[in-house]
Amino acid sequence: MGAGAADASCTLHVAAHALASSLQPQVAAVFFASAAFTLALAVLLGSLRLRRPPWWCACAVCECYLSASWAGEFDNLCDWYAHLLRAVPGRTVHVHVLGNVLTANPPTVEHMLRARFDNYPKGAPFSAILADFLGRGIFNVDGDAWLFQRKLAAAELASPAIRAFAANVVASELRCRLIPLLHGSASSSASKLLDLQDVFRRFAFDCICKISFGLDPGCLELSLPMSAFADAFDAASMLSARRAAAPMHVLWKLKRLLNVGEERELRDAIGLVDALAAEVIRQRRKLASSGGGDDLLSRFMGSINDDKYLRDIVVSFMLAGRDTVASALTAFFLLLSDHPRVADAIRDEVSRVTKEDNPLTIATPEKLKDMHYVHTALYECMRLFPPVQFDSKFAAGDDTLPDGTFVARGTRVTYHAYAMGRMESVWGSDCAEFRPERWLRGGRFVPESPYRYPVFQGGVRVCIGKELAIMEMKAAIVAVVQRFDIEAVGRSSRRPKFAPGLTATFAGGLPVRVRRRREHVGGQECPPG
Ligand code: HEM
Repeated sequence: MGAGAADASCTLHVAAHALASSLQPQVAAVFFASAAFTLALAVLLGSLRLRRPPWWCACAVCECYLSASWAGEFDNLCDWYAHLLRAVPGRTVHVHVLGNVLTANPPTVEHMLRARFDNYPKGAPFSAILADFLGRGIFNVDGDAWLFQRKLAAAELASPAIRAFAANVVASELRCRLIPLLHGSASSSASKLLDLQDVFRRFAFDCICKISFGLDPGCLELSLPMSAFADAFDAASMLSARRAAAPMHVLWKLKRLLNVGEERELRDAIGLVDALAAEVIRQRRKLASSGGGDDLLSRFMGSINDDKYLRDIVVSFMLAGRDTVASALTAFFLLLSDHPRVADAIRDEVSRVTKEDNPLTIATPEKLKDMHYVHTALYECMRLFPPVQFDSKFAAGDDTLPDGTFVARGTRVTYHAYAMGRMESVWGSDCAEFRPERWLRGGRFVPESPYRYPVFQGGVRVCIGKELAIMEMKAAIVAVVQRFDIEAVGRSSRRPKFAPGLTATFAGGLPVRVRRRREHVGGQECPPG
């Protein structure tokens, strides 16, 4: 995952102030003594090597980052990065204080994800940032540990039996949970709003738990309501992303050592995430002892006898399956609310493709494949709102990027999918428009190179859940658009405001008003039992 869609306004003053307010006096003394020592050491080392420490750069970009003055003009850090990247011909910018080279240049993206893949691993610094949350899960490792998890999970997700099972899970979640919930909202008073982002998170979480772990989260025996665990998951994602956006990693490391401030919050959140994962593993074992177990987690359990490692795998799949899908669906309905003609075109296509069926049944994967317009609308949505806004690697050795930028060993290199989707040089002068037709040729969806559209990444570590995610999202879109009109209230797709996290999340959720399109009683869609 991209380590941080975080809007970090991390000046040294702000960091010091925040720290001071979170520390007990005696702890503060120890902390400031250590910080002063670190600072003095860095200054000394910096002067001996006759160059500034990386977090002490005074160039315009770094000053803007450190003083957070970009926030005067832009709503989100990612919008400022997109602006910077548009302004340079090579579409590559070095933010020295973060030791981060950002790129929106397709040949450079291909270079790092495919041609020189071996030189651009996740790397030790990335793993350190996310180690507490993701451990040795697939997103946070390289080499053998990565290959082992990838091979096993990719084979499982590609199996026809799992695909059929996944389609049934999605259909049942739509029929029995999501649609009745929306019917309920449509029946309530007109002034009552629903947070659609929250609804899609619950939908995607239930789907991934059933598909990957063979478990309904509703059956878990937990000490707290599921919402507490969901909040903990979000907090862990947001606080881990903050680490990645900090210019001085020594600060979060010290805070972690002293267990204060945000690091204390992170530890508490991860404690709940651990409890959730432990319960998933316990229930899976219990079910396995009474037969059954053809799911992804059971496969991993067959080869791994280490509960900590299993925990990391469970957490990674929860993150992969919940937040990405929920992010894309939320953005989709925000865009649709601003573009009713796209909703009409989707309804036309659904009636064309499902002509002999009842339009209110859940579309099968085969029918969904024939819905090219729905596909283009979804791709177009993720061009403007990629769930993983950016993704970083660390150069294992010195290198020169295709645009001529020199990258020293150990430098973080980030491809910025959000900026690329809004780049005139990649998508033309109407790049800011939501125009699904740009993906259609002769009525059929035609994909782009993954290096121009790295929404699912590309190359050697391309997303292995892509087909599953697309089926799930298309099924949800068709089911909702056929039955309801969704009006986003107080939000515009032109001025999105993101919250920090590993995946793109709208700050304050997506409040919507739901209106029923046909007279239809929600509960009747779900067969009894
Ligand atoms: C809209 C939906 C999704 C999007 C946009 C998306 C995007 C991505 C991206 C950008 C990566 C690269 C992340 C990195 O290297 O840090 C990735 C990797 C991955 N995704 Fe997805 N993903 C989606 C849904 C899913 C789902 C539903 C699953 C679960 C079954 C999944 C499983 C994975 C896994 C296991 C990897 C790691 C691949 C590797 O490192 O070899 N994804 N995805």
